[in-house]
Amino acid sequence: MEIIEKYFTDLTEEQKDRFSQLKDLYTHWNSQINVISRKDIDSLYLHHVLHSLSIAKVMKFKPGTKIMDVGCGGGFPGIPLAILFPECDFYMVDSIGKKIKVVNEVATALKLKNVKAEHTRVQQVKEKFDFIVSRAVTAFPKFVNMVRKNSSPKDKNSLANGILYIKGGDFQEEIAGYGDKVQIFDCTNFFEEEFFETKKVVHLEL
Ligand SMILES: C[S@@+](CC[C@H](N)C(=O)[O-])C[C@H]1O[C@@H](n2cnc3c(N)ncnc32)[C@H](O)[C@@H]1O
Repeated sequence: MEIIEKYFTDLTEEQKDRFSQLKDLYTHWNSQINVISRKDIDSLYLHHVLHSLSIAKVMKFKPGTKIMDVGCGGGFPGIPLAILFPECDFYMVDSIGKKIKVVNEVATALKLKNVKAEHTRVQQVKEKFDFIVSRAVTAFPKFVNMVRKNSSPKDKNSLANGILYIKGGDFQEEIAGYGDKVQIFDCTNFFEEEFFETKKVVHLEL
């Protein structure tokens, strides 16, 4: 939890309280429904919460921004972002119902009013959003094709509406075709821990 406060120094008491509850909530739910690898639960705040919040270092979403988290699994990156941006609306989808149960349980326990989670494939979602966020779902070009229909045309934030995708490793080939619509943000510019050495946030204007 300290690591979140290290990089986000102006959290409200409610945000601190919600972030600190995540450890017990995920330890409990992960023992019933596997959403995080069991050995990784000890690194929850670094590997999952702070990693999710790398998107917040790229973009301070304005109040009223609508965000969809595609393939959210147990709630990453959407749940940490929903705690940080309580005035933005988060729609979280996953094609595995058990994972959405965990998201709903966590959101209810934290009294997060800005989260709606649904068991569905993103291919079925018709609604439009300012941003589509995601981590570790599929190759980038395939992801773009799945969510392009969901991008709202009206920009209201500092970056153009589109995708904010958390990526690791070498993915130059995956983004080669997008020209100047794509921007890469290196997480080492935000966080000093070794874990972030290979981590990036990709922004694609849609
Ligand atoms: C590796 S997990 C990542 C979960 C989470 N984003 C995280 O980083 O912890 C990928 C998730 O994407 C979901 N998924 C894959 N294809 C999907 C689709 N077409 N629509 C919705 N969810 C999908 C899977 O069910 C799975 O839970």
